[in-house]
Amino acid sequence: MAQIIDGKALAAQVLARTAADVAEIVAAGGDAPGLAVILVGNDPASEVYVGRKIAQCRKAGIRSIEHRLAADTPQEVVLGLIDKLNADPKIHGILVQLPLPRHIDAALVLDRIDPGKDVDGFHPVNVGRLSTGTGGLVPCTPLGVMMLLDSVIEDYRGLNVVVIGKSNIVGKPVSMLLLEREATVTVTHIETKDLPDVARKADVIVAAAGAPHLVRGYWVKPGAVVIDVGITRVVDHDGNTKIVGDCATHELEHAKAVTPVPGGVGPMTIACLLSNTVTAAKRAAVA
Ligand SMILES: Nc1nc(=O)c2c([nH]1)NC[C@@H]1CN(c3ccc(C(=O)N[C@@H](CCC(=O)O)C(=O)O)cc3)C=[N+]21
Repeated sequence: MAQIIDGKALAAQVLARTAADVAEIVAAGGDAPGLAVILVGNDPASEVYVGRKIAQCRKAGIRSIEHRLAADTPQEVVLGLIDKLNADPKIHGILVQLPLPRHIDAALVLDRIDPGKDVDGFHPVNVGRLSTGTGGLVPCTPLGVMMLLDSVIEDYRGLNVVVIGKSNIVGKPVSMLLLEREATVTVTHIETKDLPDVARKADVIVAAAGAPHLVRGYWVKPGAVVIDVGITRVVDHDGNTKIVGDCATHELEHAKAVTPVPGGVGPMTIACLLSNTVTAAKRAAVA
């Protein structure tokens, strides 16, 4: 039987450590770390995620300030808000929930965030720092994926890792982190030929394609570790919505370890957002 890696439990540990860090900062006379969350429009999934982020902040002692803007808010107004938050010394992290409405250029918005406050790690400066291995803030989901992997893998050197998906948010940054650990990384995507054959050579699969149950049992080598980053909302026969991952997890009994959806990467993403906020606050304090 494959080990189920408990992302919820690991996230609780990260959260507890983050809360302890916050308490230490405050005890030393510092300001509690502050996170500004900008949500433009009312995408229902985004509302759920943002609500969860704010609730977790409260638990960790991070001050979170939510900025809810109407769907038709002009781009200039969003940019103006970011300028204000960049200049606010009590704000240590800024997160702009994606996706943004179509009339807003997401790249322009992300570029405007002070890289030191970019707790999502999406600013080009942080992307560059990640790809050169020179510090910076690391995107939350990839950071969470590495922590989940670290719970079952000690030494990555020479391991064959197949990443499925080449997004800026997961596929590319997680590949950089794995390269840093000297894994042999193959990044695959929608145009990859014979993907099941490529996947079958992997010691580790990171599935981040956003395609429900894409990874089947025969794609996975016995003893491989499988991280399921996919989160897709589907409606089942009874009309209930549930979320499914990129892996047919029930077919993966022969894997060494797998992450569940829900309860795997998702909770780790939020935990890492909070730990990134504390990291940003600590760095601001010494800067
Ligand atoms: N600027 C920005 N940063 C993000 O980090 C970001 C974003 N935009 N836009 C959307 C995606 C998605 N995302 C998730 C976070 C937590 C769960 C999560 O906690 N999932 C739970 C429950 C899922 C459920 O029941 O809906 C789980 O997997 O167990 C999922 C998805 C962060 N994102």
